[in-house]
Amino acid sequence: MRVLLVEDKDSFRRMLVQALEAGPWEVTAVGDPREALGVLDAGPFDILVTDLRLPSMSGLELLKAAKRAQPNLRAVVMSAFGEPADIVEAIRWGADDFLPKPFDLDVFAAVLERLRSLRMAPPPDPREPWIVHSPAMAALDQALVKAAGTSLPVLFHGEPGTGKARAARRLHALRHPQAPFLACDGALGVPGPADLGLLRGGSVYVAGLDRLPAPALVGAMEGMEGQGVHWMGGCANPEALPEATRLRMGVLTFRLPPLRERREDILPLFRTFLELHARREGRSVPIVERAMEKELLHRDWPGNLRQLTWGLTQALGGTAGSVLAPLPPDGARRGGSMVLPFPEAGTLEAMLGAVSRAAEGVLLRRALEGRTSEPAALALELGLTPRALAKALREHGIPLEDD
Ligand SMILES: Nc1ncnc2c1ncn2[C@@H]1O[C@H](COP(=O)(O)OP(=O)(O)OP(=O)(O)O)[C@@H](O)[C@H]1O
Repeated sequence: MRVLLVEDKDSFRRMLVQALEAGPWEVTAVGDPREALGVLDAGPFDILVTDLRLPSMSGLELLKAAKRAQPNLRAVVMSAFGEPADIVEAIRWGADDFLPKPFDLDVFAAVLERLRSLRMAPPPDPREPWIVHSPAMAALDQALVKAAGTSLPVLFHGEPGTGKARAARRLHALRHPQAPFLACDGALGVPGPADLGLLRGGSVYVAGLDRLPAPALVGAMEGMEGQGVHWMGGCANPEALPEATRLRMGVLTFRLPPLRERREDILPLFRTFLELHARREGRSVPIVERAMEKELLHRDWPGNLRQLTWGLTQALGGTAGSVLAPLPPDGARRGGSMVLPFPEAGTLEAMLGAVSRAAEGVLLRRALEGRTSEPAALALELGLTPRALAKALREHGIPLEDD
């Protein structure tokens, strides 16, 4: 785990570096925030630890610049002069914790360990949309609120792309919104004992439960229960699960209805996704014509929300004016153009680096939204190992359950 430590007092900086020597940390320590910006430009970090009062630029300014460059960076700020306004500002800019100086080195290590678990398994973004317009989804949401009062394992089932992983994030957010949340896929394996300790009090969601052999699943469930980790799974058809799995997971079971059974959700979902995608690409939200709304409501959407989003991104890519271009016909796969936000002004190399990182994010999202294969096979199609794909998704803040 890569840590960037910014502290101008040499002796204190050395002491903090020493405190981290024994742990799983790869520490880069600097005294000057401008040097820190150069280091951040050169590659991704997991955690930033910075003093608030620094020469040449404040820790707050450094935090803002670092978060702009690497939005998923976890951060902790230290200060001997804990002015409440600065702390509030630091939290607003995404600092996860605050260490008032002087502090105990054990406290420092514990704060970093917590950030390590949040980095590995970030809690769901509270701003993520959760559309429950139809009676079927409203009833499901009520049931999730009830389930949140228990710590029982939960099984979500339904056709591909119906929102099983999203419902798992909703349940986690209802149970304990700040705790770590890890999503993985049965085909890629579940977290081992070393990682489970970090997830204590959090949740794990395993998509494709039917792709995980029953003995591996039972072993993993026992490990998670032992560590106080909430346990959720997803599959297309619970009847197809091995009996041992069904018995353990079938206590609380929720079916995600396909879109064609809850057409009331289609337009609100479409409008919300359209706005999100347009904003992400830095463009204004195009108008959706009445004829297109009708078409949206009448299609069958066998790929459910995934297909809806994919069609939308294709239409958005083909939009030149203020009206959204037509949806691709069912079964169409490629096309459109890629729109990227302009990078901040800088050297050509730095700007190209930023453009290339943004393009990587768009390409990964597209690949996921349009995917028909399992995650391991998708990684292969992209010329990546499953681990490299998971890492790239984490770096772009793309939910892991989509990997
Ligand atoms: N009710 C909802 N409101 C808003 N967005 C949703 C909702 N349900 C699902 N989504 C979004 O739709 C997309 C597909 O949902 P999700 O990944 O949860 O489906 P899934 O059933 O787990 O898919 P798969 O079976 O392919 O693993 C995701 O981007 C998710 O955030």
